[in-house]
Order: sequence, then structure tokens, then C-alpha cells
Amino acid sequence: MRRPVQIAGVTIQPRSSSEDASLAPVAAAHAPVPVEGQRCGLVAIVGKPNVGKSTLLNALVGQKISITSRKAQTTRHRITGIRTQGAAQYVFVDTPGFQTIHGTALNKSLNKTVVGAVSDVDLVLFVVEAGSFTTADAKVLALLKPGIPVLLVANKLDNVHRRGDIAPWLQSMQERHAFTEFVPMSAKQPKDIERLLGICEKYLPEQPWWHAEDELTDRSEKFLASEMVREKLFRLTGDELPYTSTVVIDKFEEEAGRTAKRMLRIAATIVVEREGHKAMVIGDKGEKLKRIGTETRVELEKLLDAKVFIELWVKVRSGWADDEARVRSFGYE
Ligand SMILES: Nc1nc2c(ncn2[C@@H]2O[C@H](COP(=O)(O)OP(=O)(O)OP(=O)(O)O)[C@@H](O)[C@H]2O)c(=O)[nH]1
Repeated sequence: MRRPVQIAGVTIQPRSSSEDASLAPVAAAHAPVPVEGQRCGLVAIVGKPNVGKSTLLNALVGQKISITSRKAQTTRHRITGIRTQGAAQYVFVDTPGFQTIHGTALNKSLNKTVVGAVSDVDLVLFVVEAGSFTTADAKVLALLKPGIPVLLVANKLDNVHRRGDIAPWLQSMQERHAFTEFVPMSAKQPKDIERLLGICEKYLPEQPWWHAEDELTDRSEKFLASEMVREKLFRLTGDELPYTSTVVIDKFEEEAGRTAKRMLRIAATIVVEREGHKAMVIGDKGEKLKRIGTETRVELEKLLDAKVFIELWVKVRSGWADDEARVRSFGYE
């Protein structure tokens, strides 16, 4: 029997070795026992690219589930993060920033994911940068269905130097939509996160939890591995690499270990659009690619409580973001 793993106060349940390592959820679901007074519901986090949705999701869940970077459009998938605290279980869905500029197949697929995520939830957190409201924000707001409560999360409040400007701005926001509440905050401030959780709780319907108390996400370990490579890729290449670069996991295997620790062998391909991008990812004498691999391995070993071997490749596939079939083959719906 493997022990459950504690990370940042939450437990990741080990899986039995007979399960397919690549498809099994990170936490094993054991049927929750219904308890009177429990609340549980879906909370969607929406907003234009780069407003801090993934940072917010990770802070709300208390663990890194969704990747973040300074580069806009880092998030490409609907991600469920789960937080259980007191009587409440929050099931969060992160969404890709709504794309308003490019008409590629990739962007159309991203937009479809956003619309799907907001149509069937108990609460929407509409995230903007405090003090700002652009056409891109307005386009996301227009997607929200009437009848679902929407909180205006005015994020990055720490960047607003003239706090006096916030009250009139909030007033102007009131005219744009019937927001149920306004939450000026910073996703990087733990006490703001606690306050937001408290506000969200009352919107969760009274019903038994859907997930075990210690579940974090329903995404597979294979998915988390590809997200981790993507995060390191974007962090380490800075703004030079176009966001259309992606990561495909070619191999995700658990080896029957001779030791108590699990052993995972992962092979991933970083897909870029141009030869020049390939050189950028590989770096001088392969040093950049090596660093991406090392940083991914260190974080995955912690997250999955395993010894990880990772092999990275870089391939050029020009125009992949424009090719619908190829977008689907890379795992986007
Ligand atoms: N100063 C400050 N920066 C923040 C805050 N929240 C997020 N950020 C930064 O904003 C940038 C974008 O954050 P993400 O969480 O990746 O944004 P996102 O909305 O998920 O972006 P997409 O994946 O492009 O949709 C990162 O550099 C974060 O560190 C905040 O409260 N204050």
C-alpha cells in the first residue's frame, strides 16, 4: 500500500499500480458520505487573457493545478480544481482567456471551451484587472448567461496606486452588468483568497459533496505533466516564443519499481511553428531544453511523489494552430 501524499496541506491519494498511470485521476475517488449541511457547487473563472485566472485558481485550490506565466493565453484547457473546507466543496473550472483577435482553429476551439464552461455553473467569477475594462473584457462579459450569479473580481489591486480611483470605477462597472458582488483583491494575497472563498460559499447549493475531501483535480497525471512542461517552456523562453507552441506527451509509463517510490518515465515533444523557435527552445548547446527538463522533473517529483525520468524533444510543425484536425489531435476539443 502506498501512502497518501501531503502537499501544501492537501492529500493526493496513491493509485493502485494496476491502473493506467496516464489516464488515472490524480486523486482516487472514494464515494463521499453525505453529511447534512454540506454545500457543493461549480464555480467558473472567466476573463480575458492574462488577468490572473490561473493564479487565482491555484490560490483558491491551495495547490498548483493550472499553469501560469507572464505570456498571455497560457491556459488552453478547462481545468477542474477542487477545494474542500469546512462544510463547503468548491469545484472550480478555469477557462482559457477569451480570444478576440485571432481567427485560427486553435482560438475557435479555445472560445468554445469558454462558452461551455460558463453555461452550467452555480457561480461565475468574472476576473478583470482592477481599474480597467477593455473591449476584450466586454466580449467575455457578453458570453455570460442571465440567471447565474456573477461576482466581479477586480484582481491585481496591488498594481493600483491611486486607491481613490477604485470606488468610481466600481460604480461604473455596476452599470455594465448586474454583478451580485464586487471583490477588489489580489490573487497573490492569501487573506484576499480566504475572503473570496467565504463570499463564494453562500452561492454553493446545499448538497452532498461530489468529490472526496482530499481530491484536488480530476485531470490525469499525464495532463499535469504536459502542463508542467508548458509552464517551464514559457517561463524560460520569455516573450520570444509564440503562444502557439504546445506540448504532446508521447510516453507516460510507470515502471514496476524495486523500491517503495514510484518510477515514472515520461517522453514529451515540444511542438513549435518555425525552425528559429526550435533553436530558441533548445538553446546554446541544448542548455535551455535541459533546464526545461530539469525544472519540470523537480516539480513533478514533488507533485506526483515519484521518481521521474523525463525526455524532451522539439519538433517543427508549421501552421499547426490553423489546422483544425491537428488542433484536435493535440488534445484540444
Ligand atoms: N501584481 C499582480 N500580478 C498578478 C496577480 N494575479 C496574477 N498576476 C500575474 O499576472 C500574470 C498572468 O497571470 P495568469 O494567472 O497566468 O493569467 P490568466 O488569466 O490565467 O492568463 P491566460 O492563461 O492567458 O488566460 C502572471 O504574471 C501573474 O503572476 C495579482 O493579484 N497581482
